[in-house]
Amino acid sequence: MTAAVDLDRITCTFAAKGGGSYTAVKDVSLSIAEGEFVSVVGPTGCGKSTLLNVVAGLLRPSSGTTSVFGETLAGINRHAGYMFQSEALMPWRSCLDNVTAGLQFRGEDAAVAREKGEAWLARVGLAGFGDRYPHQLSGGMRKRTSLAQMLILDPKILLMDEPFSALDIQTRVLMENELLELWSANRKSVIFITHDLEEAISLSDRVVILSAGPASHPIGEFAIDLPRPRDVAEIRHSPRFIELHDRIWHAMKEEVLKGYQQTRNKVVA
Ligand SMILES: Nc1ncnc2c1ncn2[C@@H]1O[C@H](COP(=O)(O)OP(=O)(O)OP(=O)(O)O)[C@@H](O)[C@H]1O
Repeated sequence: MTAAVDLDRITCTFAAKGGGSYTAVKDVSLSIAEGEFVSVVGPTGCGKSTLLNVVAGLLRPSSGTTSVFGETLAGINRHAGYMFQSEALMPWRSCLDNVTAGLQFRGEDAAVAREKGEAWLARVGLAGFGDRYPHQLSGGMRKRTSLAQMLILDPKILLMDEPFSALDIQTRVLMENELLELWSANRKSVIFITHDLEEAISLSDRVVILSAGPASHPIGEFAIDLPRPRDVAEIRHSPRFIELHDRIWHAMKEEVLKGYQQTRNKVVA
């Protein structure tokens, strides 16, 4: 079967601040199957967002090829929806107008866009909130709006860069469960970036570990064979979860310490 996303020996080298260059990721090969939920974890600054930007088509790698459903990616990845850590809502637009923005940019009929927007707001638990503005919503509600904004365009691939990391722990668990529910209803391929190993295990089919930079690359991957549907709060107490957590943490601990040391050295230098 053709992979949804196939990264073939991707290397990204940037110009460094004081001259010279910095290779963030080197020779990264990674495939994501259709309908698969893959989390990428790794030490801070190892290149997780860089890889996601490559898949989104926002960053052209220095070398290597990205294929999307078997076609070489050149330019923006039109099959992908993107959700960032930071707020991406337009403060001057109402919640409904934020959700329907992509449809409007595509030239969809206003009445149809409105109807779809309201249906999506209801699906993410925000029925009746369409006329509120982002500053009138809680952090969790803004995340739900962002989720609806991404899903309304029905992308085949979801690229999520620490989407829930700014939320308090209770809201975060609710959002993770909501994401799983929406995902299982209509399975998309997901690449989910997170620092949180528990979040990665509880959501994913597979967890990929990146090494510390420079020249970061995958150093291990683990199939997550926990049964679905999952309740992310409950599954964390299951013996299999604890076993997987121990194994993955063991595999990544050294890299996390290396990454931490490098960040410290950068600050001290
Ligand atoms: N446009 C750029 N120019 C120069 N260096 C960059 C650029 N983008 C990323 N980098 C560097 O590449 C490395 C990887 O960055 P990236 O943001 O991908 O890491 P990350 O794993 O997502 O980090 P974090 O876990 O802290 O979110 C970092 O050292 C960063 O400073």
